Amino acid sequence: MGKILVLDHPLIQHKLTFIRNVETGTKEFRELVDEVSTLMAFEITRDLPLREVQINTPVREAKSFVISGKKLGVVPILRAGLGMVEGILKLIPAAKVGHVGFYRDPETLKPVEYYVKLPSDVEEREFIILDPMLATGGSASAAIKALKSRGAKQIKLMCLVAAPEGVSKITVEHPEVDIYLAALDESLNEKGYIVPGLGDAGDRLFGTK
Ligand SMILES: O=P(O)(O)OC[C@H]1O[C@H](OP(=O)(O)OP(=O)(O)O)[C@H](O)[C@@H]1O
Ligand SMILES: O=c1cc[nH]c(=O)[nH]1
Ligand SMILES: [Mg+2]
Repeated sequence: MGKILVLDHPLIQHKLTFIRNVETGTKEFRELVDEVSTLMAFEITRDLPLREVQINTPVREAKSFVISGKKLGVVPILRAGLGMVEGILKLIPAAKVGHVGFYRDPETLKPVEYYVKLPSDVEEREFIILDPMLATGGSASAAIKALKSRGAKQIKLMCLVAAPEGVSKITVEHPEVDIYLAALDESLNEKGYIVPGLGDAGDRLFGTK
């Protein structure tokens, strides 16, 4: 069974307050999503394997540690996931970046796939799928399926805000996937928006509304 981690670090919770606030404009929203993504990346990389190396400090020889060559891939779900990419790459700059495009049909709330491009060595990488919003879970579940069908074996999901319905869908359909969140909210409304949520993440990031 995968983990469900709500990252309750004070810096994340503080910044999330301003992300949620309806008064926050596009520029600030984008900066805050970037910053929270970096803070979350700190936790999502906690289990990276280390290897011991021998070095010389200015004082003496010492044993120390470096990350031991795990291949990582970051995969934003277009569009809104794009806002999280740079924040993650600040901590893991060597990660490759794939893209999956899904939009949610406003009537049926079902995800519609329109783009998939992944690194060629899919089977050797651990992937972190990025999307600020996990609402019904349809888009994230479809994105995980898209990666699995192309050979991905290790997948984590990182979202800012989730509804219980979305978390349940992922844990039922992809029980091995660890889920990292900044907040687990109360519910979904009749239009499939997370309550209290933060509104439409894509529109707030890109200023399209
Ligand atoms: O869990 P779900 O019910 O599938 O909803 C979540 C999805 O909806 C939003 O994308 P949207 O369809 O608005 O596309 P956009 O990012 O291009 O705005 C959001 O960024 C997620 O991808
Ligand atoms: O609350 C929600 C639900 C889906 N997509 C969003 O951007 N926000
Ligand atoms: Mg949107």
